[in-house]
Amino acid sequence: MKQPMADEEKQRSLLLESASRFPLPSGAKFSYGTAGFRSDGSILASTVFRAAIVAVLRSLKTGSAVGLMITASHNPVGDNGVKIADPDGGMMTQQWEPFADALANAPNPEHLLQLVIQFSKEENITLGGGQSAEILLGRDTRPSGEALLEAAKQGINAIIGAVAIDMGILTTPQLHWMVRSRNKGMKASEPDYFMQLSRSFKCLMDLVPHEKIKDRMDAKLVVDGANGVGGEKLEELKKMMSGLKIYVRNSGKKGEGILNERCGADYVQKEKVVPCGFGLGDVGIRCASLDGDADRLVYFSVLSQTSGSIDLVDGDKILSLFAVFIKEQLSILNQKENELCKEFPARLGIVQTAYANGASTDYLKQLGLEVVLAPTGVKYLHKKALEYDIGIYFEANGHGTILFSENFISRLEAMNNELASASAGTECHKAALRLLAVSQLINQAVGDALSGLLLVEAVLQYMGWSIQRWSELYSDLPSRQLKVKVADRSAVVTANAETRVVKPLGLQEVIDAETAKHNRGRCFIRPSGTEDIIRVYAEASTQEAADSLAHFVVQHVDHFLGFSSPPQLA
Ligand SMILES: CC(=O)N[C@H]1[C@@H](OP(=O)(O)O)O[C@H](CO)[C@@H](O)[C@@H]1O
Ligand SMILES: [Mg+2]
Repeated sequence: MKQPMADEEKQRSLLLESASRFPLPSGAKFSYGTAGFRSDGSILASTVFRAAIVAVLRSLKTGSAVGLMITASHNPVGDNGVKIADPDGGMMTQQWEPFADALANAPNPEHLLQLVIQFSKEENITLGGGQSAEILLGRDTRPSGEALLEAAKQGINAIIGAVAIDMGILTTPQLHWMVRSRNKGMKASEPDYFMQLSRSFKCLMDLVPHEKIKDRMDAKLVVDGANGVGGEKLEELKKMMSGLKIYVRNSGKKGEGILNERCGADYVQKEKVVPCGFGLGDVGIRCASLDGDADRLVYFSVLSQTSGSIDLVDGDKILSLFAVFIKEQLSILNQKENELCKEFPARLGIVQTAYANGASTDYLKQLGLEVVLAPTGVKYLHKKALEYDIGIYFEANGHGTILFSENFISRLEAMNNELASASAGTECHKAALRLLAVSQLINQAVGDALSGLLLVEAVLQYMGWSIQRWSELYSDLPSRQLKVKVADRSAVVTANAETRVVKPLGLQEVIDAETAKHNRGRCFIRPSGTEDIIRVYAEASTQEAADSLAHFVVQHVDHFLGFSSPPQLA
């Protein structure tokens, strides 16, 4: 026979006692920003402990497994962070962020306990062991990760009935994939992940049209692993694959270099230079860069003109490549000649942020595609992409994926079955098989550099395109990004997916006036969700004009908000 009062009492003292082992560092203030809590790894134990409690409550509330990932992505090796994956494998619902913030900043164990009790009441969560909770834990390769993982386990064990399942060192997208798969009752281990990726990749490669095989591009691909977890995982994955010759540099092996230091997708995209370990010997070869937790991917080729210079193929171009491919498969499915193919309506939507290069947006619109803007941050893009049968989203920095609605997948499966018996081997059947393979290959939970990379490779093979041909889809407009530290960044309020400033009053009019002076001018400012700064983005038909626009707008920001330090390149 249960004794609810005794259980509750036991829970209270367990929580108080556990929390007392993780005091809040003095003077620290934590905020669950665009990508979870981030800070110097040495002061994060209390935050991770508390985030683990949030994850347990989320699991109790939803009756499903929840994920907790310890990573600081592309940030320096000394940083670390923690974020929560919801049962569907996506980011934790934004509605819970204020509670996560409050808990992370609770000044003492008593306060923490009160917050937990109050929130549980509001959310109808029963504490005391009546229900079970399951948290999948993952971490990247950062040295501080091990101790922080321990803090997470203690946070989970502080709630009676909660179970921690340590999935080991993982890429962020692997953990999101595992949470999603587990809650769908599917196989969810790391070997299952590798198996799904390698099988669907093989399926796509087997479906490359024969006439394209003659102009097959070079199978060689050199990947910069950012000295992080992605390089290690790619080494494992490539053992299960054929048809590609993948060479990993900055693989994270001891002695090869420091995590994210002068390497990785963020460095390559922002600095537009070769990462460590790459040089003139690589001119013309197809190269790719992952970020520190392998949820971002960019491609590049080394140019021979100036040492270190590259032709960057960023998230916008990866998006464009995928969009062209998906659009082509959908039009094959809707070919008039084929009786079965006649009607296969599908809403294809493209989601970008204001940072997408204007040339990419023009290109996609010229293809007749529906393009919408979402605010910066994967959670916003992902949500928007879910509104379509097929939603493709990417940030310019290389984070993105392709989402297929369940309804679309079941229609496609039904059609595929019909085609398999009536017209197997036709172009129409192959297009259906390709789309099904893409939905298996590309991570449905979150942007994933490893699955994205395999899809890029398969699509390039399908098109028979070199990286140079791909890069020529359109030419980027020159752009400039600056960041400015101001007295209070929350004074800037934006609207229309961050393209317009609503507050301070009058600033948008000034930006408009500056922008109008430049051919193809476009400019916006927004407060960063991950740093204490305002970002300024400007684009124009020449680099000089983009630079000048960005600098003038920085001066106006100064005038309206007041600098606390000089502007820097973003
Ligand atoms: C301009 C830019 O690259 N912004 C990044 C950066 O967000 P900010 O809110 O701009 O700091 O970090 C986010 C999390 O990694 C990422 O989603 C986003 O694209
Ligand atoms: Mg990342």
